[in-house]
Amino acid sequence: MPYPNSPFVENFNSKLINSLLVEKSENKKTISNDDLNKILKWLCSSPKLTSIRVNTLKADVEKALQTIKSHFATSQPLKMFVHPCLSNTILIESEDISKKTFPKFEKEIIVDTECGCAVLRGAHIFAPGVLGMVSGCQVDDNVSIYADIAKKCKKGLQKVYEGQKLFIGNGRVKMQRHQLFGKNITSSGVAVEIMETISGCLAISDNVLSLGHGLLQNLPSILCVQALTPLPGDVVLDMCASPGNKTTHIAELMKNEGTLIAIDKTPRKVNQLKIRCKDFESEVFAFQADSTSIVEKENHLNSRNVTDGPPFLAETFDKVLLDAPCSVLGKRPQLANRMSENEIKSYVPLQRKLLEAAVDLLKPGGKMVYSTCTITLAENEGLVAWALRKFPNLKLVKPDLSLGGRGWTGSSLTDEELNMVQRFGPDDEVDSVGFFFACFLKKI
Ligand SMILES: C[S@@+](CC[C@H](N)C(=O)[O-])C[C@H]1O[C@@H](n2cnc3c(N)ncnc32)[C@H](O)[C@@H]1O
Repeated sequence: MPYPNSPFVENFNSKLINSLLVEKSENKKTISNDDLNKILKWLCSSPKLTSIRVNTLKADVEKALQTIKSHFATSQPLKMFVHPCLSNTILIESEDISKKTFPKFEKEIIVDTECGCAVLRGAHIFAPGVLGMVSGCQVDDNVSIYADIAKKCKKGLQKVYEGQKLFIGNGRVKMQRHQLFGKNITSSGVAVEIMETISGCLAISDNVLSLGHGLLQNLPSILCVQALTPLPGDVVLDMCASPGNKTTHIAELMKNEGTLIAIDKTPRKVNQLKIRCKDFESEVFAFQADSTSIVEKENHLNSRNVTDGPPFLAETFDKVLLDAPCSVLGKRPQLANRMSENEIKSYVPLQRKLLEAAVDLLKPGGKMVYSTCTITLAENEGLVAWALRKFPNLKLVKPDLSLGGRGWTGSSLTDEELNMVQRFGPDDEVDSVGFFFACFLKKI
């Protein structure tokens, strides 16, 4: 596979990455170089499965499957099916490209690494992602596409790029240089239509289905909401909710019956959340707040209703989802990550504060799911170990549908506890992004 061996291009060495994957204070063990290399390589590659969650509040899964199949009727037949355990989820297998050879066209397009990753996950190339296009490119020309791994390509380059670049696939030009580059030009729309990529992933977007009928969502994200088991009539809190991918799933499982509160700290993101909920016909009360301080400790709010928004009295919610802000190191593929060590390590204190609020707000007997889309031990198993020590009234439980792998060693979690948390890594059955979630009950 022609992917790089590590997404960390600068300022990173294996000692540092190792420090993210072991909890120094509790266990001095380091992971082996072989394991580390496997993880890093895996992060650079694309998942082989694409999943679409159908919003059953608005759409029928079988009809959605037929719509997606007919959308690709002219291209190579690919395996598309409803997940055997998740009746609202359609899986699409990527084409097997292990024996495929890709022609290299003389004309090249350079895209930034973010755009390159999106292409490898099945997106077309949108105008803002294009950095270079050799001069003379005409609409409908075939071009080879490269991601700027070195991050040194100047916007508007018209020659062949000499910096470090990764071939990601071939496509057909839809916009010319003068539409893309130049003073006062802010272009939008598809600049290059993708024909084939080294990931074998189909070019697919959310709008293959009608608005609000479904969305591209990674399988572990779907599983983590499933593990929360929101039911009609429940009072549920989604503490870090925008853009609402999981909120809309919770609403779907609640069949819009009960009370669903969704919070995000950033005003702009709360607007995005509201729009998504409206498109999905999800009945949600969305608020802007910092979820670390939404608990009203004094009991003088008796006249307030939960739907009035934060602050909330302790022990208000039957279910709480804490899909925490995290270092996002589980994203796949990653081509050139330049996050600093300090930034990576900055999330744990915030995650702890959010989890403290979650525990306060949960009713005795209630359920909480903590999730991240990162791989570091401290934000995952380490956080769970801390929570179990700090809150003796929390009990770790294994979700009924546990398709994730075992937790990674290195924290103080016992073998039994490692079997309860859900890790999605390179050795696990679900070939998806790096993800983690854990399910807790609050003891009565
Ligand atoms: C992992 S994303 C959530 C993704 C979302 N759950 C979904 O599935 O669509 C984390 C979110 O937490 C929000 N956030 C960060 N700090 C927060 C805080 N202190 N209180 C509330 N939201 C916060 C961020 O704005 C971001 O939207």
